Amino acid sequence: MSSVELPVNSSEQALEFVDSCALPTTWANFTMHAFIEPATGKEHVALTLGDVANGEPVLARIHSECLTGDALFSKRCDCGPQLELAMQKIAAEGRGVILYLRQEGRGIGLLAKVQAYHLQDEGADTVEANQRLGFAADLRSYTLCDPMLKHLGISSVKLMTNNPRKIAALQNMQVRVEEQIPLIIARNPYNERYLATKASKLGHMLAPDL
Ligand SMILES: Nc1nc2c(ncn2[C@@H]2O[C@H](COP(=O)(O)OP(=O)(O)OP(=O)(O)O)[C@@H](O)[C@H]2O)c(=O)[nH]1
Ligand SMILES: [Zn+2]
Repeated sequence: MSSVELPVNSSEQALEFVDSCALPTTWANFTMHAFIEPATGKEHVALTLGDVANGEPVLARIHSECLTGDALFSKRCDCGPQLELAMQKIAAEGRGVILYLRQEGRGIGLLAKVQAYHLQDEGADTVEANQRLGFAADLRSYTLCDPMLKHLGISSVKLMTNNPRKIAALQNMQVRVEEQIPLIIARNPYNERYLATKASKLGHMLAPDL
């Protein structure tokens, strides 16, 4: 990954800051910052709590969109509970950031994710389903985190994740990852295989029986 700077609000911008507003939630009163990717028209948001620009490492979550898990209470994955747990941990600390990236279905989009789920209903695992549809296992990019974090004044994080690719991506863009904090969600009969495939095929740091 390139360590080149992606400027915000310049003529070559990869990401444009639009506005901020209050976002009161069940756990804390966050500030929501809205961005747009001019090249694609995709909209992204960041939630912050407390003074995140004071130089101290910031408790952080990079979360890729999962409509089914984040908004529709799906039990097929761990996304919704991970987002909730991350917001709770930030509220408890009184300070932190969530980068909510609009790359649904590990970047394949919602409709293709439904097709992938259909293949999974017939026996494929999450990686095989993506491949049968002609996609790589994980199409996500974390490049936009760089201008988002720069805009927010954040250069050092304590990252809540089980995914080593996210840590590597931040380190490649000169963001210090001071700590990795696991976000482990309980298994259920519907997410069991999904979590096992994350551990065996996607390199997630999950216990061997997950
Ligand atoms: N293609 C595909 N995408 C899925 C499936 N289940 C969940 N997703 C997507 O996987 C992504 C999960 O994102 P995250 O929770 O940010 O990241 P992660 O790689 O699981 O890593 P963590 O930080 O440990 O949670 C979201 O974009 C979901 O929409 C699936 O079965 N197939
Ligand atoms: Zn999900």
